[in-house]
Amino acid sequence: MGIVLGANQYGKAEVRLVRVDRDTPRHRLTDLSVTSQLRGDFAATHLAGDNSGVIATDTQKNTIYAFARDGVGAPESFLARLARHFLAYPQVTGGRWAAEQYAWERVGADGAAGPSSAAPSGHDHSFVRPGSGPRTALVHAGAPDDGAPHLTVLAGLRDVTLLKSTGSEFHGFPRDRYTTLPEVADRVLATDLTAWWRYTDDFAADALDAGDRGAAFDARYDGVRSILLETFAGLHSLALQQTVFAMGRAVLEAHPEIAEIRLSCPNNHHFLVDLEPFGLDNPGEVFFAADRPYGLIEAAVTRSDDDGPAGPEHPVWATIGGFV
Ligand SMILES: O=c1[nH]c(=O)c2[nH]c(=O)[nH]c2[nH]1
Repeated sequence: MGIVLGANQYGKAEVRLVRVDRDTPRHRLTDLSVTSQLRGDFAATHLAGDNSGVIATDTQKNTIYAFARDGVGAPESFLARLARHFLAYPQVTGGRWAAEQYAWERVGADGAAGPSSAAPSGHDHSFVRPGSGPRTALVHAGAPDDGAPHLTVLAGLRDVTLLKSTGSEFHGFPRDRYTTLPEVADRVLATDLTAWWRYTDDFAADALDAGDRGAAFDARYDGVRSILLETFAGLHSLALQQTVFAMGRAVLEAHPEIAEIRLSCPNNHHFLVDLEPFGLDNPGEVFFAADRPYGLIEAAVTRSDDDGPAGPEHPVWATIGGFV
């Protein structure tokens, strides 16, 4: 009895492709994870390591990015373009092309009914992943040295996925022998925003005593979330660090009942794909959305009194695992 090669297919899985259509100031995003797999006469590589017929998985990935230069359109159409291209090779007799597409909506257009006029709603180049980011809450009962324990209330959100397709630069950083990052005057800036804010004791006590099951907390949550998103969208960013601080400051400026806020923002890198080897330019349109490694920018934004930064860290922060 012999041993034989059975069914097989091979290719590149989960090619993360983000295309920005920027022909007008109102950008459009197409965000896909694309998998390409080929079937056909590939016995030689499996049996003898003879790669003479193997269309490298790297080539399949490059083809996906190069085809995106012309526009992506519906994922079904994009996959069919890939299929027809690879099926033109004589050794390819079939294949499997699959995509997941991730939705984005414009910051400022989410949830609300939208204007009744024909004017487009929402930000031109700042986007939020719909449904991302659960609201979070935490009540902490401390044991103070004197008096009865009181409740500290934190509120927050976790992993709100944001992206702006322009209005972000990063340059002016020191260069040493290990620095290869180019300076950029225009880049994609993307993050999964996590934030916790602490209500003042007075506000929390009043809100808890109001007898309305915390309507004040609901209103503050909506207000803070929209300030965070609008600040991300509106600030022309020179560094994610600047954006993070500006988001925190805007919240504290608008909400005196919030004592402090902590923010954690990965820098979800979007690398412009070099299409030059394929004879194509890439004027900020086709990106590889890397999932790791990522920058991680975290900061607390607090209030100072006249003598400088306010007192020691509140004990509630020790209960927030792995955050700042
Ligand atoms: O906004 C940024 N801050 C950084 O500290 C940094 N470092 C880096 O490589 N890219 C970026 N971007």
